[in-house]
Amino acid sequence: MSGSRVDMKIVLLGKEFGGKTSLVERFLHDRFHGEAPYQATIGAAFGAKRIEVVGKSLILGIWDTAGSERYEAMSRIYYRGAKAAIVCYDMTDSESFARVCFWVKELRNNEENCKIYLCGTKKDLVDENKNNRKVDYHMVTDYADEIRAKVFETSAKTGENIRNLFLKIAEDYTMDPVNKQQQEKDTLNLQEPTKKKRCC
Ligand SMILES: Nc1nc2c(ncn2[C@@H]2O[C@H](COP(=O)(O)OP(=O)(O)OP(=O)(O)O)[C@@H](O)[C@H]2O)c(=O)[nH]1
Repeated sequence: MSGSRVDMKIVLLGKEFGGKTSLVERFLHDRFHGEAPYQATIGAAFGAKRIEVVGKSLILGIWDTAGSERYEAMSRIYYRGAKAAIVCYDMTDSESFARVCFWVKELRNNEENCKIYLCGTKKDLVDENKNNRKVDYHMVTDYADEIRAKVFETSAKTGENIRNLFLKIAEDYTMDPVNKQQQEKDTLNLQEPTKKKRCC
């Protein structure tokens, strides 16, 4: 993917240990390192993937930010210019939802063109034992209606709903008239013949 142009910037935000890196790892490389010791993200990590959606090919540039509050100021740099934000919460950790509200406010105040997707992580743990669920699904969907966001409950362990999440993000982006116009402009620019340079 090196040297390719990124069509759409996506940023992941959310509390530390929330499952952001694992989600990206599952999407980009279809793998899950559940047995490996947890390693906190430092700063941010970048990955890219081409995706086909509604007859179009898009390269998604994905920024996985560090959840630790120590890196909060840095995460702000990474959401600038993002067209979509995946704001993650760990379904087995009620505190992680408070961080969702924090990031949603941030995005609403600073990036009005960034669409928000709320993403519950570690669904396999909740499926294993209902008592593990600490964030109520209906509470999340009510909140999502309020802020006009979509909700996905995912598992990086099983892969459940992860491709759907990115497909939906790419589809929304492609179908948005504002982005469509921009994409058409870009195509026109690429097709325009370069003017011959004249010298006197
Ligand atoms: N069972 C299960 N464990 C998960 C899942 N996703 C992540 N984990 C585990 O949760 C821990 C934290 O996951 P990470 O993906 O590193 O979390 P993060 O949000 O990137 O963390 P920071 O880098 O600190 O922001 C790791 O031990 C993962 O193996 C999941 O879907 N299911």
